[in-house]
Amino acid sequence: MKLLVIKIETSHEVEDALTVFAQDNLKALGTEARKRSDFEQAGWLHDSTVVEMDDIKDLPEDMQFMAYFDEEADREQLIKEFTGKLTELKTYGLATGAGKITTSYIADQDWNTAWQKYYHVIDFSRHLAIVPEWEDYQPAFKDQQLIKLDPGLAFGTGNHKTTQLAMMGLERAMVKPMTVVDVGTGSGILAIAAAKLGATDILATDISDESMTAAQQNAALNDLTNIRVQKTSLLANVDGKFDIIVANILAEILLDLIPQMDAHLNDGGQIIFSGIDYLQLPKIEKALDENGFKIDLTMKQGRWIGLAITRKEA
Ligand SMILES: C[S@@+](CC[C@H](N)C(=O)[O-])C[C@H]1O[C@@H](n2cnc3c(N)ncnc32)[C@H](O)[C@@H]1O
Repeated sequence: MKLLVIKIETSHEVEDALTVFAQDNLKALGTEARKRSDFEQAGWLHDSTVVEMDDIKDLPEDMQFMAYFDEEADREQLIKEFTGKLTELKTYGLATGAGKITTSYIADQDWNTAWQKYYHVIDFSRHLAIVPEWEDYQPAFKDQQLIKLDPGLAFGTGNHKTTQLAMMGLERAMVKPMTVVDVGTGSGILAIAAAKLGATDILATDISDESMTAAQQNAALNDLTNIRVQKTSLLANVDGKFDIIVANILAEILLDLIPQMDAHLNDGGQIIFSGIDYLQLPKIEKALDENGFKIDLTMKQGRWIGLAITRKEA
């Protein structure tokens, strides 16, 4: 099988927006963003980037964004969609760079290898590190928990800021063994993080088949038997209540989740949201307020907002 690759010469300011647009709206099989500055600084920055100068000689001044699609995908339509998105992002005052779009076809196998080359250990916190299945990692602290991961085609390598905000929220919330529902689990990364932080039982939901497969395989990769998966939209048809509801999904979808939360949250329960573009925050605040919830903590990374939420006092 071959893959269609769409390459865009653009700017780091639109990395997150293009990633979400490609994955959620255009159903890209995968995305990559190669920033010249990341590569140039990788030698001395303590991050998960590798540098091979040969790989970057053709990079644009700021960032190259790449999205991978099935070879049958409509190339012209995708170019049109990305062109439209770049124009829209520009109206928000964001730099979109040259905006030059080129396309090519590569063998599926090449994509897998290329992608693995740029995905490395994320030494996330005192308690958690994300370790790709094919990497070896020795934690500095014996009790740092490792999340072993092969995200496959599902969202959730741990590199995305929204995933990291949700993980920070989980670390803060998990002060004793608790039950958790991870809504929109993708690769299962947050469900696994919850298990590693000491959750007792975890339910992971998603609407996509790829996510169901990836989450199950990743739970097994981590020898976890306390993660169940359920293919459903948000919390529809989900039984029971949980101590923690965590969801890293776009704001428009979180708005549908908010009215479902009360029925699935235990007394004293906590909710963690991520995936909210800061421009969408007022809508989320209003919906939370109208549904009896309050925000206890707001976290921010770039344009992305994460929230820790509880019920308003009775
Ligand atoms: C941004 S990804 C988050 C993946 C992972 N939890 C993470 O934090 O990296 C959002 C996920 O939500 C899923 N999703 C989108 N709409 C959904 C819905 N209505 N119900 C359940 N899952 C949904 C997508 O398939 C995708 O896997």
